[in-house]
Amino acid sequence: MGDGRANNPNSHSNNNSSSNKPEWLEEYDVIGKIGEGTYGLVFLAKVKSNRSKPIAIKKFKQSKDGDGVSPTAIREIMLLREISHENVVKLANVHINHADMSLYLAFDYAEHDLYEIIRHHRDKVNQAINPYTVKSLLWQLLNGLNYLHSNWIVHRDLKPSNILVMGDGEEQGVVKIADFGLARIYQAPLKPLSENGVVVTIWYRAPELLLGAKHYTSAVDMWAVGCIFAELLTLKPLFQGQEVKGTINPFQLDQLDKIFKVLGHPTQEKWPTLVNLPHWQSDLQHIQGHKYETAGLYNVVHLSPKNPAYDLLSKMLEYDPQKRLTAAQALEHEYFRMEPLPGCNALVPPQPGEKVVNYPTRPVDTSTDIVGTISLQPSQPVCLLMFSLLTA
Ligand SMILES: Nc1ncnc2c1ncn2[C@@H]1O[C@H](COP(=O)(O)OP(=O)(O)OP(=O)(O)O)[C@@H](O)[C@H]1O
Repeated sequence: MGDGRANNPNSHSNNNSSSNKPEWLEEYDVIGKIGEGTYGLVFLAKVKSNRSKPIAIKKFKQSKDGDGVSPTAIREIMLLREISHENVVKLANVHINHADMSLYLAFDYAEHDLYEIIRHHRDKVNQAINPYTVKSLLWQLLNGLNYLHSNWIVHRDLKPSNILVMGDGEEQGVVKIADFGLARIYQAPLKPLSENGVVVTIWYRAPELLLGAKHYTSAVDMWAVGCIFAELLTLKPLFQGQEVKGTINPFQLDQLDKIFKVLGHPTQEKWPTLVNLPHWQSDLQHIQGHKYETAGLYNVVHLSPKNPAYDLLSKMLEYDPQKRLTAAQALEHEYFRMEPLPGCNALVPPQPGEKVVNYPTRPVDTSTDIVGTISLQPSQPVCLLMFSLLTA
């Protein structure tokens, strides 16, 4: 991995010193905190019995109503225990701290993610990502997503920080889709959305969700992949709307505005079920208030309309979710059959003489303790029972 952090003499004492230290934590040397998301903190650790194996331990926050661990976490475990694919992050272990009912999931560690890779190119090397790397990242992302969708799993929160890429080692340059906190198994006929607030990070959110659609389909993930593809090409988020916070499932007018500016207004002709969407009806004035001269997607991503990369991108960003390309269809697209062909190691182009970018390793905060970093609330017996079942 080459992180130079595993032997930090301070890390063990910093993180394992708490008197609340659960027994299972003895299996690991915790190096430090590497990230924080909506649902918890992520720590880098080494398995003591196999120090060459880095692990990312995700500690979940408890739900506000104090019922042990959130339903989100329980959903994530149920899903991750079932799935196994080279482009989906592997859940290595599940741990419960029975003293305070906090939940920890141990995943295989990935040194990079698309958020950092894009940022590195934009802010440090000031250079576009190599076309081979873009194509290989996209192909592997679609391959993982095709597996999830074939198993009736919609991710619902795809964004660059959730798309991990393995660092040095056997799996170098392999994409791993992560963070199934919001994913859930869906079965036809589709179930309605639960009222759990905003679920897809706004920049990658599909227009049907922004317009109040009551159903998630795999097409929402394909919209997000389209946005990510464009971001890999230009190093800038494609639709960078201003989020309106504070309400449950707010109507995100600015985000829609950003989309319409690039793709033009959707029409009933192109998207027949548009009129059935709640906000299309109720906020018609706002949505259709200002019509734009469309900027043209090809201009924004600097591709000729005849370029197969543009053809693929525009088919992922189709307004009508029923017409939007599926992951399986995208994998068959001409773009992936043209040189440079996609490869398993997305970070190292196979052509001799190609410059290899050295991406930075994740910064580690060794001052944050894995135990007791999140305030805990009283647990309920039902959660104890669930955890016993899950860890059995
Ligand atoms: N298995 C892993 N290996 C290495 N880093 C990881 C792993 N899983 C998550 N991370 C990193 O930890 C950070 C926090 O991840 P997390 O999934 O908790 O939140 P997020 O995706 O940034 O935001 P949100 O929770 O709002 O979706 C991210 O930078 C992510 O790339």
